[in-house]
Amino acid sequence: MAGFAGRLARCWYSGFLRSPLQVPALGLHVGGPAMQTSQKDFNNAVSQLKLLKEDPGNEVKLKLYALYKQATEGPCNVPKPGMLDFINKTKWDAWNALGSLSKEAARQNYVDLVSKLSASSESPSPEAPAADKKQPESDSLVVTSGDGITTIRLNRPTKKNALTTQMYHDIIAALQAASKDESPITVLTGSGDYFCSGNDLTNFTSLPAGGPEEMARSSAVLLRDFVNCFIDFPKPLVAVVNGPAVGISVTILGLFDVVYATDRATFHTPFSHLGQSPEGCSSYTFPKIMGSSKAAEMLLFGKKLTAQEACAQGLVTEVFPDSTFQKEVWARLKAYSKLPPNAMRISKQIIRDREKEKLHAVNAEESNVLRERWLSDECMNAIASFLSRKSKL
Ligand SMILES: CCCCC/C=C/C(=O)SCCNC(=O)CCNC(=O)[C@H](O)C(C)(C)COP(=O)(O)OP(=O)(O)OC[C@H]1O[C@@H](n2cnc3c(N)ncnc32)[C@H](O)[C@@H]1OP(=O)(O)O
Repeated sequence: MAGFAGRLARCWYSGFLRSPLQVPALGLHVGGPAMQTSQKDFNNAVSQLKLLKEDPGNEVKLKLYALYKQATEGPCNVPKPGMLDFINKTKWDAWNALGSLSKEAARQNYVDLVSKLSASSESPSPEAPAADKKQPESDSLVVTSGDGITTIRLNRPTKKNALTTQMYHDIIAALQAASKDESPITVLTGSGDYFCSGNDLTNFTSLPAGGPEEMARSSAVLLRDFVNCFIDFPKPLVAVVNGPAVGISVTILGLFDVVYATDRATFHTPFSHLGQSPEGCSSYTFPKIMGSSKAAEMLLFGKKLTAQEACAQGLVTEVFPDSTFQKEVWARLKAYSKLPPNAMRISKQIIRDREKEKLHAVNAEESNVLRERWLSDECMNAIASFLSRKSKL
C-alpha cells in the first residue's frame, strides 16, 4: 500500500494493533491456578492475533485495543486526549467505556473475540461475493478505455467507495489523461452497491507535522485542484450513478454534462451534520439547477433526495430501473460515443466557457471556507463521532 493510504493504514495499525501485538503482556497480577490459565490463554490470544489473515476492521481493532488495555492496566487511568487528537481520543473513549470491568473479565472477552476472529478468518463466509475478495485495496481506482468511452471507476466497494487522499490524486491524473485520449466520452462510476460515500473521513486522522492547520491547508488545496479538473474537463463527462451518493460525489454532479442514475441511487449532502460547508461548486450550481429553496434544503438541512426527486429537480438527467440500468446506460453511451467528437467538444466549450471564470471563483471560495470549517469544533466532533461509531448518516 503506497502514499497516503499506506500512511493511514500504518496510523490505524500503530494506533489499534501495536499495543496488543507488540507490547509484551507484562504487569498482570496472576493469582490462583484458574487465573494462570486465563493469563496463558490471553498470551496465546495476543500471539494468535498476529496470524489473522484478514484485517478485522477498525471497529473490531478498537474493541481489541480497549480490552487489551483493560486486561493489562485496569480501568482507564490516563487523561482524555485533546479534541484534535482523533486517534488517541477514539482509543481513550473505547477504553474508558469499559468502566470498571475487571482485568479477568477483560482478558476473557479479549480471548473470546480473538478466537471468534480466528475461526471466521479460517472459513470465509459463503455469502461474501467473490468479486469483493479479489479486489485489493490498492486498486481503488480503475481506468479502462473501449468503445469510444474512457471509464474511471471508483473501486473501494467495501468502504462504499469513500475517497481517500490518494484517490483524489488518482482521479485528477485520470481526468488529465482522459482529456487528451482518443475516447470521445468520459464516464465516472462506482463498483459495488454505492456510487460513493464521499470524502473518506479517516483522511482527517493522520495529522501532518504542521498539525491540524497544515492538514486543513493541504486538504483545501487538494479540494480546489480536484474540482478544477471537473470545471476544465473539455469533453462530454457523464456520471453513471450506480447507487447512493454522498457529499462531494453529489456536489460535483453539477459539473457533469449528463448524469444517469439507477432508481436505487440517493443523493445526500449532509454538510451541516458534519460541521462542514458545500463544495464542488454546489453553492452556485445547485441553486441554478434546482432553485434556491430546493438547493438550501439539500445543502443546509442535508435533505436526502431519491433518484426520482433528483431527476425532477434537474440534478439527474434520467433514472433507470436497477435491473436494466447497466445494460441501458452503456448501450446509450456507446451510441453517443460515435457522434463526431470535435462537434461534442466545441458544443461543450461554448456552454462551459461562459461559466468557467465564475466556477473557478466559487471553487476557490468554497475551498477557503472549508479550510476554516475543518478546524471547527462542530466538524471535529462530527468526525470523531463517526470514527468512534457513535454516528452514521
Ligand atoms: C480533500 C477533499 C475534501 C472534500 C470534502 C468532502 C466532503 C464530503 O464528502 S462530506 C461526506 C462524507 N461522508 C460521510 O459522512 C459518509 C460516512 N459514512 C456513513 O455514514 C455510512 O458509512 C454510509 C451511510 C455511507 C453507509 O452505511 P452502511 O451501508 O451501514 O455501511 P457501513 O457504514 O458499514 O460502511 C461500510 C464500510 O465503509 C466505511 N465507510 C463508509 N463511508 C465512509 C467514509 N465516508 N469515510 C470512511 N469510511 C467510510 C465504513 O466505516 C465501513 O467500514 P468498516 O467498519 O471498516 O467495515
